[in-house]
Amino acid sequence: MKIPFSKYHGCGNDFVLVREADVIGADASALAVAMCDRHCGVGADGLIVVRTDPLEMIYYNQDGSRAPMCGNGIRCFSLFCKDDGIVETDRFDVVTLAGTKTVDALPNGRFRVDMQKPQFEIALCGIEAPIWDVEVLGLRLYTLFMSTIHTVVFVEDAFMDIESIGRALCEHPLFHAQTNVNFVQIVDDKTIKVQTYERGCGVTLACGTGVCASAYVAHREKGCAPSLHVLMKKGALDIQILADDTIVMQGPAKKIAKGEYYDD
Ligand SMILES: N[C@@H](CCC[C@H](N)C(=O)O)C(=O)O
Repeated sequence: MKIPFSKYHGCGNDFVLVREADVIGADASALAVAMCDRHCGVGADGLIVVRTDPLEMIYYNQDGSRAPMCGNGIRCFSLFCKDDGIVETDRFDVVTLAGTKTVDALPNGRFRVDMQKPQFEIALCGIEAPIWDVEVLGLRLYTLFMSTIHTVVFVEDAFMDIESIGRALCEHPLFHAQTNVNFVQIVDDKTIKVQTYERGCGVTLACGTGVCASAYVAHREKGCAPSLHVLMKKGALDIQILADDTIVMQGPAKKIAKGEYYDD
């Protein structure tokens, strides 16, 4: 079976996109594992299945697990929909497992996404008691649901090697459904640096929902401004926290390739 695909990235977080109509009958989770493989597949952090009616982003991590949302992914999904003529307006709604998100395609080619408000219910976070300024493995953790499960830790150097501590926190038994882990460095009151260890994928170059969670905690707990410029290893996002806690993310999306994947 030949599957038409496109590849996009947002700040280095890369995705394979396929239309749902082209993968009918396929096991999407197994397809994610195969297509995202960096050696034997196309190679990506995640697979996005594009449903067109209604417009929905169906997201799978590299390991085949389903995730409710992806911040960089939704900008790539949006550019794909514009490129392929699926949407013709500059404002549209995208259904995700974490709610319907409103996207604006900006004149400068960037996308603004209403990421809605962070949530703190322990059931959503997959934890038994709130984790907010709680010490685990020598670090102080802040856990919240920012369209998916996120934990924020403040460190001196966000771009350090986070592989082993990231995995240890992600897979810590405190988190029943694991957690994405964001290592955050405060540069000044308007700028932070973030590197993320993602569940289902490991260390990535960027994580949009993680950046939103990090900006929120940096603002609420560390006195950073409500508008933050967030630096990652290969790009930057702009985050605004509105008075009612609604979080607005703005950033780029880029098309990398289009092709056919040969599925055995
Ligand atoms: N890279 C994403 C988040 C993808 C999902 C995450 N790994 C999870 O399992 O929750 C982003 O840009 O937000």
